[in-house]
Amino acid sequence: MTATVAGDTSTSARPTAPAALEVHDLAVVLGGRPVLNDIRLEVAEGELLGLVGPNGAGKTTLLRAVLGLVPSSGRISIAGQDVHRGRKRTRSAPVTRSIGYVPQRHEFAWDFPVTVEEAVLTGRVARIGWLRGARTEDYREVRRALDRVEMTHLRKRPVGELSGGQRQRVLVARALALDPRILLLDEPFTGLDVPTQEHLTELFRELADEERAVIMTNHDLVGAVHACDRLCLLNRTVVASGAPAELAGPEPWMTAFGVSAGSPLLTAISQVAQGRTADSSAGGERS
Ligand SMILES: Nc1ncnc2c1ncn2[C@@H]1O[C@H](COP(=O)(O)OP(=O)(O)OP(=O)(O)O)[C@@H](O)[C@H]1O
Repeated sequence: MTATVAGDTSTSARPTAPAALEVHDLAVVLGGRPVLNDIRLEVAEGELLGLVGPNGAGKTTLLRAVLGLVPSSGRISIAGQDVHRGRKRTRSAPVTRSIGYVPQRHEFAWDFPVTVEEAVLTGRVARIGWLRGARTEDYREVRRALDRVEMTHLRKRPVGELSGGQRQRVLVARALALDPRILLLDEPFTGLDVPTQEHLTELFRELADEERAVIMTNHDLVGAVHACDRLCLLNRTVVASGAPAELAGPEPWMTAFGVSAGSPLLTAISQVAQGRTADSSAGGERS
């Protein structure tokens, strides 16, 4: 097995299940400066993909480009349907509704006077519309999403009174309220304790196992190597991508993160990645 590295056109690291999301030749320029260039990425149904890279690598920008929130060139397809080609957006409502987005926690207005239930309901705006009232079906989906993140008992609580971990669950429920086929998670573990991180990781695994494509940015590289089916190492472009076992060597990490060969990080990544190699040899790719 070999990882796909920048400039390598081999397909060995590509997913075998149908592609939920395909990105070809994506480029983004912001404030007159190139932020992303020549991005090629495929994410399959049922796959948990870790999008990792140093600060400023363009991880959030890539998620926002997929959502159509920043101007980009290139091609983006969802479930085989082009939603962006060249510089033109061709998004239809059903396609927009198929993506759930969990922004970084600080991006949400937690001081807004709404309850947990009302905050999650805002995740269904793409389906309800701004001018129409929520229906029974909408509240049913909200309740289902809150059940998934184990927050039903706090549904009447003002969001401003929640802890960091509870807020993160609300954001996940808000994204799940549309029952999306693709879930984009931007640094979902920042500031969370280890048990909460582990619980959310289990949830993201379950969501992927339900044939969703789950894409998660994460600064905990060892955690990402441990949890994800595949990793995409980003630094303005895709430096390398592959299964954790394919990325056990130091080179792609040194290139993407600019760390030296003696970095303790490389040893830790290598150990966990080799553990994943042992898992896959024993027939249990997912730990
Ligand atoms: N609206 C904007 N205008 C100009 N430049 C921007 C804008 N948004 C982001 N950038 C720049 O794009 C680059 C990538 O930013 P981005 O937030 O996507 O990186 P990131 O990998 O998510 O970083 P981090 O890990 O620090 O969150 C940075 O250099 C940033 O300054």
